[in-house]
Amino acid sequence: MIRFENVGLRYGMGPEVLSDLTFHLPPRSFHYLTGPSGAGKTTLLRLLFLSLKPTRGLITVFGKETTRFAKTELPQVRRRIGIVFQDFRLLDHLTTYQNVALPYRVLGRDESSYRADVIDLLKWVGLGERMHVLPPVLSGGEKQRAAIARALITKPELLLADEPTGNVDPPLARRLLRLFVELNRLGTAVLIATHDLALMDQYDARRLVLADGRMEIYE
Ligand SMILES: Nc1ncnc2c1ncn2[C@@H]1O[C@H](COP(=O)(O)OP(=O)(O)OP(=O)(O)O)[C@@H](O)[C@H]1O
Repeated sequence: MIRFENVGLRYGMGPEVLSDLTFHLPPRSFHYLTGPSGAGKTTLLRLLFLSLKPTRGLITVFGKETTRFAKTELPQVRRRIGIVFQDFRLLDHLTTYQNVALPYRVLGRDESSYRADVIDLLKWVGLGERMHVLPPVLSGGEKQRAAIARALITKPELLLADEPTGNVDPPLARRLLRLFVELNRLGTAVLIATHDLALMDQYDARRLVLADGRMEIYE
């Protein structure tokens, strides 16, 4: 589904942050992406989401080499990849429901065609009672789940999550992990960037470990 071949990335004239990354994310797979702070996890997520271009090497996404995508095709490709950012990026003036529905609104779809999907998804992440409140009123864990719902509303084939358990207590972290595992069982590939060793001990999956710009893969 996504393939990296000898990918390198540097910011401006700086040193290479990522070097010679070669790996494959198959459909329906589950991966952790880990490594020390500053190792390049967020940078790698941005490459996977096509919001950064590699400075060398090849990235193939859904069977097409990324340099071949026209700029106008990128939004369509990104809808096949959901992303949950570390800082959530919810819009504070829209309700939880409206935040999750936003990708459909942007597409100009009629509300009657997606209302039930948005409500079902909000119930699935445990926000059925919170759908009409604004994000500033949500707790950290609720914001996290709203961001997950927004990433999932377009039914992406791959979900990327940057430190999804970074700001929540251990019981909620376990609950979030259960959501990701269930999502994966339903057929979505999942990649979670995390420092959280306790989380990774709870559900065994392939680990992509970044250190000194290189990647080691542990099955
Ligand atoms: N926009 C940027 N311009 C220049 N350097 C950057 C930029 N973004 C990240 N870096 C540098 O790239 C390296 C990797 O950063 P990145 O945020 O990808 O690491 P990370 O593994 O996600 O870290 P953390 O676990 O602390 O979130 C760091 O040295 C960082 O300073």
